[in-house]
Amino acid sequence: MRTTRVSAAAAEEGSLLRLSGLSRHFGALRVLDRIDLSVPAGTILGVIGPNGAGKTTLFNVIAGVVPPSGGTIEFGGRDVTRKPVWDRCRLGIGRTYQVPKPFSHMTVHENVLAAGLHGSGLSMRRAGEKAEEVLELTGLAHRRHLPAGELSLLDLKRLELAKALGCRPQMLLLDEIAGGLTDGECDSLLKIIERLRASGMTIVWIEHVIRALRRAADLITVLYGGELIATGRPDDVLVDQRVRDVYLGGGH
Ligand SMILES: Nc1ncnc2c1ncn2[C@@H]1O[C@H](COP(=O)(O)OP(=O)(O)OP(=O)(O)O)[C@@H](O)[C@H]1O
Repeated sequence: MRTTRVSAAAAEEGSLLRLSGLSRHFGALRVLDRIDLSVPAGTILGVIGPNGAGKTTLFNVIAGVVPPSGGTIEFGGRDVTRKPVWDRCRLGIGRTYQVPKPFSHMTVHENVLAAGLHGSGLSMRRAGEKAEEVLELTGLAHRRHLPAGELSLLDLKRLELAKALGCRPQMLLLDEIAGGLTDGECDSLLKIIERLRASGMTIVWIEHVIRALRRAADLITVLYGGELIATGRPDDVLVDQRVRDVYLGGGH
C-alpha cells in the first residue's frame, strides 16, 4: 500500500511536527522526560544541549528507530507514534546521521539513488531525476562518479544531506552536520541549508556549532536533563542565564 504524504495545506495550517509528553527511558535513565514541542512548517529549529542530553535519542524517537516510553508524535496532523521507520520516511521525515556512513565502494550518485529508491519507494526514473536535482543542490554533481569512500569530510556531509533529500522529505532532521568542519566549509554548508529553507523545507537541527545556528535557525530549543528548558528565538535563548549555566558557559 502506498503511503500518502502530508499535504502542503495541512503543513501550512501550523505545526508540521508536534511532540506531546514524549518520553524515553532506558531502565532508570530518563533520557527524554515528557517533552512538548511544536515545530512550525517552514522553520529551522536548532536543538542544543550538553553531551548526553538526549538529542540523538530525540531524533531516534521522532524517526521511529527507538520507540517512546510515553507520549505522542504528530507529523502533518497525523499520529505517527507507532509507525515504522520506512513509513515515516515515506510520509516525509528525512534524516542525516552524526557520523556519515555511506556505501563507500559505491559512487556518490549510486548512494543518492539507493537512498531515494529504498527510502521513499520512488520508481527508478523518479529516483534518478531526484538524484540529479539533489546532487546539483548540494554541490556534488561534479563528484557523482567518485566512490563515496574518497570524499572529503565536507563532501561526506553534503552526501549525507543529498541522501536524505533523495527521499523527498518535508522535514529534515540534521544531526550535527556542521561538526568537524572549518569555518569556510561550514559556510558553504550553510548556503545549502539556506537554499533549503527558501524552498520551504522544515528543519530540526542538532548542533554544537552555535555560530551556524545563530545564523540559520529561526528558533532554538535547549535539552537538558531530559527536559526542554528553553525554546525561543536564538537571540533570546542564547543569552538566557540558565542556558548559559548548563551548556554555553563562557565559550560560545
Ligand atoms: N540504547 C541505549 N541504551 C541505553 N542508554 C542509551 C541508549 N541510547 C542512548 N542512551 C543514553 O542516553 C543518554 C543520551 O544519549 P544521546 O546520544 O541521545 O545524547 P546526545 O545529547 O545526542 O549526546 P551528544 O551531544 O554527545 O551526541 C546517554 O546517557 C546515553 O548513554
